[in-house]
Amino acid sequence: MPVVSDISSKQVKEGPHLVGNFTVLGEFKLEPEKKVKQYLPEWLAKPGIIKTDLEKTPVEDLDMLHPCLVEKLKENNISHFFPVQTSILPLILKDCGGQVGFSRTGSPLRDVCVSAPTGSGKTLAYVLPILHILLPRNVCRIRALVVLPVRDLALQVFKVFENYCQGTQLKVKLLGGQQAFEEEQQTLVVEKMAGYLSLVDIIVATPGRLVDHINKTPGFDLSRLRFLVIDEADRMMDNIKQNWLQVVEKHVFKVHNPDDPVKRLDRTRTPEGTQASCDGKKLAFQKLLFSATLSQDPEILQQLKLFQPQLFTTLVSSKHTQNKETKDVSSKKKEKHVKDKQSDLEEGEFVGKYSTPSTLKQLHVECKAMDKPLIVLHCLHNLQYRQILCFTNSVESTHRLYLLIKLYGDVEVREFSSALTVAAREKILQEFAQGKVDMVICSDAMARGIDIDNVQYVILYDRPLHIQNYIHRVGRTARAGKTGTAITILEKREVCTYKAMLRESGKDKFKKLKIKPNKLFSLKPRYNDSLRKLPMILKEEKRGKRTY
Ligand SMILES: Nc1ncnc2c1ncn2[C@@H]1O[C@H](COP(=O)(O)OP(=O)(O)OP(=O)(O)O)[C@@H](O)[C@H]1O
Repeated sequence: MPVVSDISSKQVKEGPHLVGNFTVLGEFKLEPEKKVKQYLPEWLAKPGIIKTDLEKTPVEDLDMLHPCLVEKLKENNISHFFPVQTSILPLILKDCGGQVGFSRTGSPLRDVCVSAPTGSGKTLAYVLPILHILLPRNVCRIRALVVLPVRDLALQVFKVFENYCQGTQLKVKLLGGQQAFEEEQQTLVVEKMAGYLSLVDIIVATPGRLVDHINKTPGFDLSRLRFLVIDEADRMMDNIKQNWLQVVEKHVFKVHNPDDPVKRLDRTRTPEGTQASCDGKKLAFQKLLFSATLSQDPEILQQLKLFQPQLFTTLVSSKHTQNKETKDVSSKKKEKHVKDKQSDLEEGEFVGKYSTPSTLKQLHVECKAMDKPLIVLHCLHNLQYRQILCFTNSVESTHRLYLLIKLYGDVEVREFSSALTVAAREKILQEFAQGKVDMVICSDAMARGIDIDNVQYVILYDRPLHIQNYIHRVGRTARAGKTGTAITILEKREVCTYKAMLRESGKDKFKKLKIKPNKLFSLKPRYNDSLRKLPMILKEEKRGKRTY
């Protein structure tokens, strides 16, 4: 009779094994869980790198660019291109064949995706090549369409186009709902004996208004569209569910099923009697996508139906942060260094997903929830910070904080919300840029893309829930190579999540804004007074008796 040993007193053997005549199932050592690597398509996994460490290029050096645009740049005090412009401008220009509607070779053009930090100059990276290519056009037709998620952003981009179109024959139009729909229709198309004529070359629009015009404006023709720019592309992908892109493509390709790849490439209806119709050239069409937080989800990107896309991005992963690492590398070695870094990248790693400007200082401060307003007051009254944008997570939180700061007094503070008219919002931004307003408090209405001069500080009063929100909020400062500081106010329990979130943007060192307790203490009497008054004001506002 075999003796079954006392297994509890011995070492546990791994896997099934024999003990005498018995098979003991044994135990299994738990292996550490292996991280599943995401498989990324080649174009996402191996992007083109925007080299941020290279010498700046003077605007005259890009001899491909039309002299009138170079002049305009100089008028606007732009003497050198930013890296994203140095990389993207020649890329788009090299494919233009001199004829407005066609590529150089006549074959379809690859779509371009750009992921670069906030304030790095992405707008001019598409405005300039589009204008350059459209400048020699003979007939006015809609040839460029720029789609943005919200009206304020559309207005901002429209102003840039308008500025650079001045003195040229090109006409740009904003479809943002400032005008009545019928009025807008009249400024887009005119009916003549020979048919409809477009009155605009370039349209800047939000998706809703654009689809309305496509569906309801007779003669609104996208069949000659050369460029479709999707700015804030990751945000726009959320809107894709509204089908705006499907509607646009249906009109660009004039096919019933824009998903049919053969039909899409068959955009061959060249105008009769032109040089191109003899060459058999195809009408060119190119999508240009821009964002500071471009999605890396291939499934989401799939919805954009990109044609042989190419991605360009700045290098930000902590392991590959070139800014730091290339500091001491001589300029000759720099290019090689960037190439090496690119080939070093782990397979499937997407490098350009989330990046913050290198001129941005990022701090956080820990406090109790009830002390959060005191931290803001400390920044304003003790540290004398000015030109502050302060972000909260809700309209209620914005309003409450606004009232508290206002009741405390001695600073000019404004509340910015989507409930305000476009004109009122513009006025606040103007006053802020002129230094007449010390602090603007807002929820995410202002987080994306808005380019305000002179934002020195961004305070994140509530912790943003996603890294994308963080990147866009802090990106309102440290723009165009200027310095800026972002301060995130955190409760103790939020610190870990905050650090984990920032690691996604390649950050592994965290700095605290240190505040001596007595500094907050000195603010308390007046603050408590404001707190006491607050419920009454909120009550009166509710009854409609008072607006503060
Ligand atoms: N080459 C340049 N030289 C100086 N200033 C520039 C240059 N290019 C752009 N700018 C300025 O930099 C600021 C930021 O540019 P822009 O708004 O295009 O940034 P962005 O990359 O689109 O940012 P975001 O991702 O936040 O939308 C603008 O005020 C713009 O006028």
